[in-house]
Amino acid sequence: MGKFQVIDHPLIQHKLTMIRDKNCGTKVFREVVNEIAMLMAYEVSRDMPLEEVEIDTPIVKSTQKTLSGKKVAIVPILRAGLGMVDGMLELIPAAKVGHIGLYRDHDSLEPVEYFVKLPADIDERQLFVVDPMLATGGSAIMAIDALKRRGGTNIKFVCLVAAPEGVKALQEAHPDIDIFCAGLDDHLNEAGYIVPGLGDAGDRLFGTK
Ligand SMILES: O=P(O)(O)OC[C@H]1O[C@H](OP(=O)(O)OP(=O)(O)O)[C@H](O)[C@@H]1O
Ligand SMILES: O=c1cc[nH]c(=O)[nH]1
Ligand SMILES: [Mg+2]
Repeated sequence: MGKFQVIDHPLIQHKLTMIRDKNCGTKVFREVVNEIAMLMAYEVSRDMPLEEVEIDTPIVKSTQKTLSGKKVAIVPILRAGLGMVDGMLELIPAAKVGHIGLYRDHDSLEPVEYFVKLPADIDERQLFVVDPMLATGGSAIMAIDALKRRGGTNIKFVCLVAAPEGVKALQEAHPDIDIFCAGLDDHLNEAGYIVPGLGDAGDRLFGTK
């Protein structure tokens, strides 16, 4: 079983509270989502492989560690996942970005795929799938299915707010992946929204409601 981790650093908790507030407007919401994603990137990249290199310090020749050059792709689930991409790229600037477009049907809550565009070599990359919300888990499961069908193997899922129902469903469907969130909430309501949550992340990021 992959790991499940709530990244409960005080800076992250503080920023998450800011965006949960219904009075937080689009500009600040967008900025703070990116800030949280940047802080989470630090933790989710913790097991990136290192290799040793020999360098000359001003004092002496020395063997030190450097990233081994393992290739990375960040894969946002459209639309709301887009809000996390720039923050992740701040810390992992060489990453490529793939896109998976899904929307959740409002009645059935089932995800519908409408766009997939990925780097050609996803089988060689560490993949970070990003989406602010893990609710029923249907969207994350479908996105990861899409990556695995195309050869992706090394996959981590990074979200801001998770519902216990979504974590369970995602772990059952894809027991090999690691799941990270900034907050584990209480439950889903009848309409499929996370409680307490932060509302519709896509609408709040893009100002569409
Ligand atoms: O875990 P689930 O029950 O599948 O729900 C989570 C999904 O719902 C939201 O997307 P939405 O369908 O609202 O699309 P949007 O990002 O375009 O707003 C959210 O960004 C996730 O992708
Ligand atoms: O609470 C929720 C659940 C799904 N998608 C959202 O944007 N918010
Ligand atoms: Mg939405």
